[in-house]
Amino acid sequence: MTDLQAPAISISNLTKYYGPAGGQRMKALENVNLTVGRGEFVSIIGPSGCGKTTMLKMVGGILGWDEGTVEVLGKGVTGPGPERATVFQSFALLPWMTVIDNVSFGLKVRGMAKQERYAIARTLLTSVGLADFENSYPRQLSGGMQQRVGLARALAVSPQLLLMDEPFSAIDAQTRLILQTDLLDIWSKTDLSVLFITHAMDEAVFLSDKVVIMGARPGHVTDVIDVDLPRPRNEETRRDPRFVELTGFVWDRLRGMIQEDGQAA
Ligand SMILES: Nc1ncnc2c1ncn2[C@@H]1O[C@H](COP(=O)(O)OP(=O)(O)OP(=O)(O)O)[C@@H](O)[C@H]1O
Repeated sequence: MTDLQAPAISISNLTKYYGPAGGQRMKALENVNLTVGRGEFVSIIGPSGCGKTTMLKMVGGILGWDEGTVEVLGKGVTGPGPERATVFQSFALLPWMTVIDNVSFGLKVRGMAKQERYAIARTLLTSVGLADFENSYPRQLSGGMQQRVGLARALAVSPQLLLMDEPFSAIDAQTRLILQTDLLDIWSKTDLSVLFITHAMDEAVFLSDKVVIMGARPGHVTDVIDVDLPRPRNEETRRDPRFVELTGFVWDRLRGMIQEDGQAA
């Protein structure tokens, strides 16, 4: 049972070390606090190595931690769960399966009959603009199309929480802008909560209700920025002076950290 009032994600005083207990350990995260509300879209941005993926893996239930708590929908995380789905930078599609089999794979694992799971997959393929490609193989698709399949596959299992680890970073800049608006369009029709990792400041601001900035050595949260841009967001949003201002603010914070890091190195 999940708590209907609880946030989608609640991370408190989270500390994580890598390395063997008793051996040389590296503190990857220190005292991290983060909340993602129900239906909220939250991005995490920060310099390389600040622990973004580490944190996402913990929320996904595939990596443990040393101190603190990680709750999803009010319940302590003890492993992966059906209410969470992840979209990876590398697409992680199964190359020997067609698009429709990739999208419906999670439903097959859950024992759903072919006709039923294909019907769900077809609806999702339509919503990501790939209705005509159900019999294609991943290698026949562009990177952007493959990531649309990745998104449809994640949505197929009806998650309440979508974890996205730099999902658009391997995709060309123009396609990426289109995928951002398409993702928001799909998200706006659901009550999904999203935790999205990115290195792109404009992407973080464009997509999010909140942008969480992290610093490194060890990873920690430095800022949580409320993005007060109206929704729905579209190409006009990118020209909004407030968008430019917020993106500039994020860059100022990150640039400061990177310069400090360079001086310390
Ligand atoms: N399995 C591991 N064993 C040891 N150290 C690790 C492991 N995974 C990550 N690290 C270290 O932990 C720190 C955080 O890594 P993580 O990949 O979470 O950062 P990140 O912010 O996602 O980085 P990037 O932006 O480059 O993807 C880094 O210093 C990394 O080298």
